[in-house]
Amino acid sequence: MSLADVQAFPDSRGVDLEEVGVGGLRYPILVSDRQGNKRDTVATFNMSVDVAREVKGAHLSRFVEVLHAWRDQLGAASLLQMADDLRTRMGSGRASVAATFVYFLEREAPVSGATSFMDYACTVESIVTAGTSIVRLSVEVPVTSVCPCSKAISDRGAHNQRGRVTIEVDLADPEGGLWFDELIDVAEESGSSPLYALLKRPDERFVTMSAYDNPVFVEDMARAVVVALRADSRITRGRVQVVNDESIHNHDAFARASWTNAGPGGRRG
Ligand SMILES: Nc1nc2c(ncn2[C@@H]2O[C@H](COP(=O)(O)OP(=O)(O)OP(=O)(O)O)[C@@H](O)[C@H]2O)c(=O)[nH]1
Repeated sequence: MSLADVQAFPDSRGVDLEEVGVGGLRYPILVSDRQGNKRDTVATFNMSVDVAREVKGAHLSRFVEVLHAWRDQLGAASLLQMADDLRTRMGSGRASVAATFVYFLEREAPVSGATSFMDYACTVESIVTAGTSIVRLSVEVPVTSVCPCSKAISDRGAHNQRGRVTIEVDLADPEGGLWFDELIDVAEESGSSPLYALLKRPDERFVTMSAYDNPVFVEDMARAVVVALRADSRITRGRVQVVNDESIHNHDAFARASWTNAGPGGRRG
C-alpha cells in the first residue's frame, strides 16, 4: 500500500519555521567524567531543524533514526557531526541537538571523608548551519549561600538558602577538553559552601561554619563565575544565572551576566 508522504507536501503560506523538532525524548547514553569513569545515564533530547516556507513539515522519524545511529558515540565533538548528519538528512539549513542528563560526581565529605554521589543537571548542545557550528555546555549546580547583609545586621546567625548556579558556555573547540567537572567546580566555589549528599556531624559543623565565614549575595556568585571563566581560551562566550530560593521570603532573588572572552574576534565583557 502506498502511504501519502504528507510532510513532503508543499505549503503556500510563505512562513519559514526556525525550529521544528522533537522534545522530551528520553534515551540511554554513556557519559564519561574527567577521571575516566563511564556511567550509564538517561538523557532527555531536544532536536530540531528549520523548515523552509515551501515545505509542509519535517520528517520527525528521522530525528530518532539519527539519534539511534549515533547513540554509542555521543560527545561534544560527535554531537556536532550528529547535528550535521541531521541537517543533511532533513535537507535543512540549520539543525540542533541538545541532551540534558544527570551527571554524578563522587564527593568526599570535608572532615570525615565519607563518599557519596552528588547529582548535577548538565546539557550539551550542538547547533549547526552550513557555515557555522556551536557546541554549548551548561551545568546547573546547587549551592548553599549565606546572606552577607543578614550576617552584618543580625545579633544571632544569618539567613541562608539553597542557590542554583547555571553556567552556559560556548566552546572555542569541541575537542578543547573543557569538562563539566570544571564548570561545576567554578559554580560550587562561587557559593558559600558546596552541597553534599552525605554529611556526618563533624562535616555538618564544618559546612555550617565555613558557609558562615563566606557569605555571598547572588551578585557575588554571578561575578565570581564570570571572573573565573572570562580569560579561559577554551570558551568563546558564556552566561551565568544565579537563583536563590530565599529563606526569609516566599520569592527568589536572581542575578544574570554574560560575557565574551578575549581571543581572536572576541572581546572581554
Ligand atoms: N512533521 C510532523 N510530523 C508529525 C507530527 N505529528 C506526528 N508526526 C510524525 O510523522 C512521522 C512519520 O513521518 P516521517 O518521519 O516523514 O516518516 P516516513 O515518511 O516514513 O520517513 P521518511 O521516509 O524518512 O520520510 C512519525 O514519526 C510521527 O512522529 C507533526 O505535527 N508534524
